[in-house]
Amino acid sequence: MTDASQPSRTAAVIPAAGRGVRMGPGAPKALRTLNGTPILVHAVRAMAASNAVTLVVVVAPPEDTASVRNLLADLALPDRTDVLVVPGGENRQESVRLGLDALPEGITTVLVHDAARPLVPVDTVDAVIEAVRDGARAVVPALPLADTVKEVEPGPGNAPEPVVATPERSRLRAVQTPQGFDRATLVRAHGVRSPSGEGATDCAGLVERLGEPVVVVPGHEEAFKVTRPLDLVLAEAVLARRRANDGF
Ligand SMILES: Nc1ccn([C@@H]2O[C@H](COP(=O)(O)OP(=O)(O)OP(=O)(O)O)[C@@H](O)[C@H]2O)c(=O)n1
Ligand SMILES: C[C@](O)(CO)[C@H](O)COP(=O)(O)O
Repeated sequence: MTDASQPSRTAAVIPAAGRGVRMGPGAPKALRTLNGTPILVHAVRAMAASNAVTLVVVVAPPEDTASVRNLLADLALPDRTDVLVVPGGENRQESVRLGLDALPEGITTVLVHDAARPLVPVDTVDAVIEAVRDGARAVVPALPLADTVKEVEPGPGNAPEPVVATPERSRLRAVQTPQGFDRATLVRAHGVRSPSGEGATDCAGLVERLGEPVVVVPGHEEAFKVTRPLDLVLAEAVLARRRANDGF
């Protein structure tokens, strides 16, 4: 476990403002339930489970900001943990930036954690924090891949797509969250415009664009992203296994 008495203060920013288009019609994904509890609440608890995290900033769907504030106001969290709720933006990157803007002075380490990864274990959270405190500016948890990956030339619709390359699988990692950063590095990374105008699919990608090093620590299979309906089935099964194993 990470020691909360260390001088560096750690906040977690949780982007939760997505629609959940791949999940299909319904409420914004972070507000859908797993075992009767909103996905977002699971994610907030997962961050607050770390002794090092003193602040959780939730970036909510703009139209649901007030209801998310109410939802989280009633949540029992450790005394050390404050929660702030701010409205999100058009895409993940913009939502993270809005979360960063809400951070108070004194926070030196920032985790960015998808609401859509509600079941990440605390040991993974602590391993990321530890690596930042040990001097890394950007840390991502990740797992080796089970599938072979092909790079293709994307074609129109469902037309067959020519394969361009097969990257060596043993060098590839599937990246999860929370991603951990030295605050100044993350803020700088979010301030840089890419020459192509394209966004990045994760915060660490923005740090890479700065030319700063990013390191990988072991991820966890339970930190998977709830993206499609089948992921809900898996998440419910993980929760059932936890309840059976330790009365969670
Ligand atoms: N405008 C956005 C878009 C995404 N996110 C958040 O970024 C995380 C990762 O995004 P993803 O899993 O893709 O969620 P959605 O954008 O909701 O999913 P989809 O792409 O299927 O709509 C999620 O916690 C999501 O709420 C966000 O805060 N603001
Ligand atoms: C940040 C992330 O979860 C790392 O794997 C992923 O890139 C988010 O992608 P999404 O398309 O916004 O779900």
